[in-house]
Amino acid sequence: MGYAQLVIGPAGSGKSTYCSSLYQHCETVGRTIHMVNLDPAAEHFSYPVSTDIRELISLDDVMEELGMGPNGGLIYCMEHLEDNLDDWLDEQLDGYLDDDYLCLIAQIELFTHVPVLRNFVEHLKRKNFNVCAVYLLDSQFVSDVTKYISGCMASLSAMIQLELPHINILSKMDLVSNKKDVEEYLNPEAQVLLSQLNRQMAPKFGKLNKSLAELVDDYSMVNFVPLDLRKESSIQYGEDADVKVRDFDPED
Ligand SMILES: Nc1nc2c(ncn2[C@@H]2O[C@H](COP(=O)(O)OP(=O)(O)OP(=O)(O)O)[C@@H](O)[C@H]2O)c(=O)[nH]1
Ligand SMILES: [Mg+2]
Repeated sequence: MGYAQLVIGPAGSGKSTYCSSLYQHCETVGRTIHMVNLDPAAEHFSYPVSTDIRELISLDDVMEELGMGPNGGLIYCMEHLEDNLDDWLDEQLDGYLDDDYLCLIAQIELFTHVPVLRNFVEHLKRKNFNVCAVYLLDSQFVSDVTKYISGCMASLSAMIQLELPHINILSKMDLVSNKKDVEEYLNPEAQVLLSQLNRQMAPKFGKLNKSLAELVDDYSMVNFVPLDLRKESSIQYGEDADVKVRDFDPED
């Protein structure tokens, strides 16, 4: 039985930085982790990548040889991955041991545009991997409720499309000076979100705001764990496949 976490989130939310910390952490505690890059447009990494989609197909080649733009090219790469998923992934997974830990890094476009990421995950599950999703959202988004709501919606969309155990992380907590400002966004309440949305947006959006705020609150589906990478974090995995990121001192 292997374990894998799938790291996703909007552009610039801190995925690469998080993965780099995770890699260092595993190195320190002496556990093997394999980093899997699923971003055909990625340029450089601060950790060794063991499986890289760019070996199958790279965005640069697609743009050059097929004359596609960056976005069409990205979709093309994903469709190509989809077509080669079984063979390529099997070949890659053959190199890993049964109880290895994988960290998959993907761009958000991968699951909003094409079903390939879900199929990728299904394939891992068939190979006996326990997979969980880790969705990162920049804590700076909390200062702007409209960005925050769009981040929540993207996370919700990932939850629905991937149907995986899911953890939301509020990244870059070291940039937040007053942790109290962030607390009410960890388990967002409809009333708070609604009044802030209404304050920022034109009155005609009132009904929409109410529905969005209630959606986030009603099912308690979206909540966040704050992560400050400067502090010693505890990222665990084990028999029950429970991944915990504990990093928030209540007295802060
Ligand atoms: N202060 C602080 N800055 C961070 C942290 N994590 C990321 N950053 C900064 O935020 C920016 C984006 O971080 P990345 O890790 O590259 O984000 P990403 O999600 O991989 O970005 P893309 O791959 O381009 O989508 C960089 O300038 C990082 O240095 C953090 O925990 N604290
Ligand atoms: Mg990155």
